Amino acid sequence: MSVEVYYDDDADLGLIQGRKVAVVGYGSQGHAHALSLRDSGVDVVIGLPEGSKSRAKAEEQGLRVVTPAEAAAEADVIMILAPDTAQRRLYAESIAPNLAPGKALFFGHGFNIRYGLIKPPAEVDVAMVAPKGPGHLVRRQYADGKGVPCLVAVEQDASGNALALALSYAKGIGGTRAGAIRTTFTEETETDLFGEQAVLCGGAAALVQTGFEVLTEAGYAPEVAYFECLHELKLIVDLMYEGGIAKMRYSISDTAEYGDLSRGPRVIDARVKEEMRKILGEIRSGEFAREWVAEDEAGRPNFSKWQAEGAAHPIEETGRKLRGMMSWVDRPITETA
Ligand SMILES: NC(=O)C1=CN([C@@H]2O[C@H](COP(=O)(O)OP(=O)(O)OC[C@H]3O[C@@H](n4cnc5c(N)ncnc54)[C@H](OP(=O)(O)O)[C@@H]3O)[C@@H](O)[C@H]2O)C=CC1
Ligand SMILES: CC[C@](O)(C(C)=O)C(=O)O
Ligand SMILES: [Mg+2]
Ligand SMILES: [Mg+2]
Repeated sequence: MSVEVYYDDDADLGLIQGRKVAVVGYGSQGHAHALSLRDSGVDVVIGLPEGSKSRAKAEEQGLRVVTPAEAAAEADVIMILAPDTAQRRLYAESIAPNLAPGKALFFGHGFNIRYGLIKPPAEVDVAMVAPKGPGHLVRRQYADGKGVPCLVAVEQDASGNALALALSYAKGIGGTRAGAIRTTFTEETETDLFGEQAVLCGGAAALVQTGFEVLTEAGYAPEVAYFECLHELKLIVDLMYEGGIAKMRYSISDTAEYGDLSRGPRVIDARVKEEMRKILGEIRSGEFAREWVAEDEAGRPNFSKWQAEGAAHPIEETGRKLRGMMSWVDRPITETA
C-alpha cells in the first residue's frame, strides 16, 4: 500500500492530554469525539450556541458547555464539528477572533478549507481528523475498545508539530486502533463527497428505491420487495465488508453469482459511469459546493422538498412494519447520542 498508515504506537496520547480541546458542535461526530477524548483523559469543553438543542444532551453526558466563542478562547485545539454549511459564519464570528499563534484548528471534514470558505491565519496549525464512519459508530467502537479508521491531514503546519498533534487526537478517539491514513484536505473532501453522492448514500438509496418500485409496480408484495431490495442489502454488504466483493460472490449461490456477473453491468452501465464522472467534475470544480452553499442560504427549499419526498416513499412505511417483526434489529447505531 502506498499510503502512510499510523497506529497507536505511532501516536503520543500525551500531546492531546496536555492541551485543552474545544469540540464545537455536539451532533453525530461531536458527541463521539468529545466523549471519547474525555474517556482518554483529555480536558474537553463543548462549544454550542445559546439555545442549541444539543446543549442538554452534552450536559447530561457530563460535559461542560459554553458558547463557541468562549470555547475557542479557552482551548488550545479547536475541533469544528458543526454542520459544514454553518462553519463559515461560525468561524468568522466566534472562532477567528479567538485564534492566537500556537493554537490549532481541527476539522472532521475538509469542505470549508477545500473550497476557501474558511481562511485561517498562518500562525495556527490547521489539521483534519476525519473518521471514515458515522459518529455513532465511532463512539460505539471506541467504547468497545476498538476504533473506526480515520483520515488525517495537515493543511498548515505552523508549529512544526501538527501531524503529531492530529495523530494524538486520532488516538484519543480510537482512530489509531484501527489505523489513521495520511491524506490531504483536497483528497478527503473530494473523495468523501463523491462517495456519499455517487455510491454510499445517493447511489445506494436510489438503487434500493428503484428496485423496490420496479417490483411493486409489477404487482409483487411490498414486504417481499423490501426484503429483496433493502433488508438483504446489509447481509450482502456485510460479506463485502468482511472479504470484499470476492467473499460475497463466494457465499451466494451460483445462480445469484451468474445473475450478478451478467446483469450487474447492465444496471450500472457506461451511462451511469459517465454520470459519476460528471458528479466528480462538479465536486472538483467547486460547482457542487457553490450549489449547496446557495441552497442553504436560500433556506434549503429543494433539500426540504426532496427530504419530504424520500420520507413519504412507500418503502419507508413497509420497512417500519417489517422491522417491528425483527427482534434482532435492536441496537441502532444512533443510540450513543
Ligand atoms: N455525520 C458523520 O458521521 C460525519 C460527519 N463528518 C463531518 O463532521 C462535521 C459535523 O457533522 P455531523 O456530526 O454530521 O453534524 P450534526 O448535524 O450531526 O451535528 C451538528 C452539531 O453542531 C451544532 N451546531 C449547529 N449550528 C452550530 C453553530 N453555528 N455553532 C456551533 N454548533 C452548531 C448542532 O447543534 P443543534 O443541536 O443545536 O443543531 C449539532 O450539535 C461536518 O463537517 C461533517 O461533514 C465527517 C465524517 C462523518
Ligand atoms: C457517508 C456520509 C458521510 O460522508 C460519512 C458518515 O462519512 C457524512 O458526511 O456523513
Ligand atoms: Mg464520509
Ligand atoms: Mg461526508
